[in-house]
Amino acid sequence: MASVAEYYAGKSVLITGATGFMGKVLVEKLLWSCPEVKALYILVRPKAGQSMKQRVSDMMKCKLFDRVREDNPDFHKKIIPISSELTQPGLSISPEDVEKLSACINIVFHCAATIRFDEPLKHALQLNVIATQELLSLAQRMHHLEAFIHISTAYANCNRKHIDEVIYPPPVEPKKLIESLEWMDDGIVQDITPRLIGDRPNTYTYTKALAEYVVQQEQDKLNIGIVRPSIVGASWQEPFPGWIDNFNGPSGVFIAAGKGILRTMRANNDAVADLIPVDMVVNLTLAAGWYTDLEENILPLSFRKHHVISSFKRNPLEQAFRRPNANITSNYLINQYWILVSHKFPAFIYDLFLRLCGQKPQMMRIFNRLHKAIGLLEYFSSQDWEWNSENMNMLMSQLTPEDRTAFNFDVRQLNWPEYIENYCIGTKKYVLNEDMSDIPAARQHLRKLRNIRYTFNTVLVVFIWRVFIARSQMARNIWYFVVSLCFKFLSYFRASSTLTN
Ligand SMILES: CCCCCCCCCCCCCCCCCC(=O)SCCNC(=O)CCNC(=O)[C@H](O)C(C)(C)COP(=O)(O)OP(=O)(O)OC[C@H]1O[C@@H](n2cnc3c(N)ncnc32)[C@H](O)[C@@H]1OP(=O)(O)O
Ligand SMILES: NC(=O)C1=CN([C@@H]2O[C@H](COP(=O)(O)OP(=O)(O)OC[C@H]3O[C@@H](n4cnc5c(N)ncnc54)[C@H](OP(=O)(O)O)[C@@H]3O)[C@@H](O)[C@H]2O)C=CC1
Repeated sequence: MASVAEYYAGKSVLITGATGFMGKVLVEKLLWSCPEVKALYILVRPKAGQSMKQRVSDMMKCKLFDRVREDNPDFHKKIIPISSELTQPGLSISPEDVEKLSACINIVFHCAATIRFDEPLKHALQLNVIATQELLSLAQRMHHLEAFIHISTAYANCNRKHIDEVIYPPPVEPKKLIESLEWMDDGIVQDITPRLIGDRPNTYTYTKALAEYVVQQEQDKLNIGIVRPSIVGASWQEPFPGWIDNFNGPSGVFIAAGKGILRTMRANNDAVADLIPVDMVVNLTLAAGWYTDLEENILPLSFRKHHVISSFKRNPLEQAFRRPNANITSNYLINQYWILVSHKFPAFIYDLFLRLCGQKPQMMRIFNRLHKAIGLLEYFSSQDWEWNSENMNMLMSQLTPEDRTAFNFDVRQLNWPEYIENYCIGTKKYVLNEDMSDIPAARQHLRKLRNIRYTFNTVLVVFIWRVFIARSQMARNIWYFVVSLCFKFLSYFRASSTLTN
């Protein structure tokens, strides 16, 4: 059997979602570890006033591609952008491009999706299900297609506790749902969405489950593989540790904690957040393309021992609102208490301060957005799942020893505290674009915040005590009793130290 790199040599690969987090790492890894790959066709849309060409050119300037660029400055010649808006009929690919793709593509990686948890159902269905169907139809026209790899999510079936490496029956026949939603206006769809998604938490997991079923329907005509990553985090090693470029999932939580904004979160301390580094997911995906089978992958991160706070104390973010510190509890009331004391109260005080300085208040607005985001993650942070990963282990056993290193997806080799440290540094460097040379100033800022806190607490205690003493005889008695006790202790120690001298 050919090695993974040998398999991709001379092949033309089609990638959707190449401008996304995972897609970019996939493109980079293919170019780096499979240098003989013939061409990477990437489906890209114009966005935010930028043309497709401009977007691809910007993407290739990204630091992520540094090692590939150094190795081969002409690497961009292998990347062939194809204009495509996946939500349009026929993916809005021109007839000439359809001809071109039909004639040359050997492997398809379908990464594109909307991963927003609050996506309206119609749009999530359009992108995650209908576009997948369209891509499968296109794939059937490809004369030399060897594998179609679909990126799903380990949470597509999160309504189950134990998840096997099988495609479960869909919650509804996708074709019927598509037909019924077609004539409904957005308001009606919004009203019936909770009934439709049933015991799933959002339209994302619901439509990803439907997409898996749609892919499975083509298994007699195409060689399909489905990869189900869990929570994808910053890179472990490749192209360098800690690469991350978005606020999704844990990254937003880490940043909010590092900035001292997030101080409490509802999660089951005994549960695990199944985090997997993006480079491992990409290695697994490429190995799946080589083998073409059904995979999934997880790595447990304990909510109790998450190492995030200690990492940010060592490498603080700039201009933190408060010192990083997070209380994780599964108790709703305790969490609400901390939200009030640690989120809303400081936000109120800070906004009051801004108003007094003639500035626009902003902290309450930030906290409202944070609470919305955290609320959407709560479903995943409060429960535990069990995944079967026999196919992944089997795939690993099929790799040559060299490929096991070059396309490593063995999560047991990961050093958890070191990974989280690099992840936190990655959010600082690549998401927030903060300079590492500012760390001493950021530490100084944390010390200042600590002193402000001590001063505030002391003033508060003295103030409360004064109010108490003024109003209650009992409080005064206790106060005198404590003070006289302290004096007695002091005189005792002074007397005993004089005796020993
Ligand atoms: C210390 C404790 C440690 C505990 C350790 C463990 C932590 C683990 C946490 C559990 C995570 C569980 C995740 C489960 C994931 C399932 C995996 C998947 O399959 S799929 C993958 C999972 N999919 C997802 O994770 C998607 C989840 N995200 C969403 O659905 C939406 O973003 C939203 C609804 C949360 C907010 O919508 P909306 O209000 O409309 O806001 P927009 O989106 O339009 O963003 C506006 C701006 O804000 C920016 N920004 C965004 N977030 C944050 C943040 N947290 N902060 C700061 N900033 C943030 C954003 O960049 C943008 O900036 P700009 O461009 O304007 O400059
Ligand atoms: N991130 C995670 O934690 C996890 C992700 N996954 C899965 O991995 C895959 C990749 O996720 P990730 O990279 O994080 O997601 P991103 O949101 O970073 O990337 C999504 C990609 O899809 C493209 N896309 C979205 N809408 C359209 C459209 N209408 N037409 C053309 N392209 C479009 C985006 O292009 P554009 O740049 O133009 O917006 C982007 O390239 C998804 O299938 C997701 O379900 C699974 C588990 C966890």
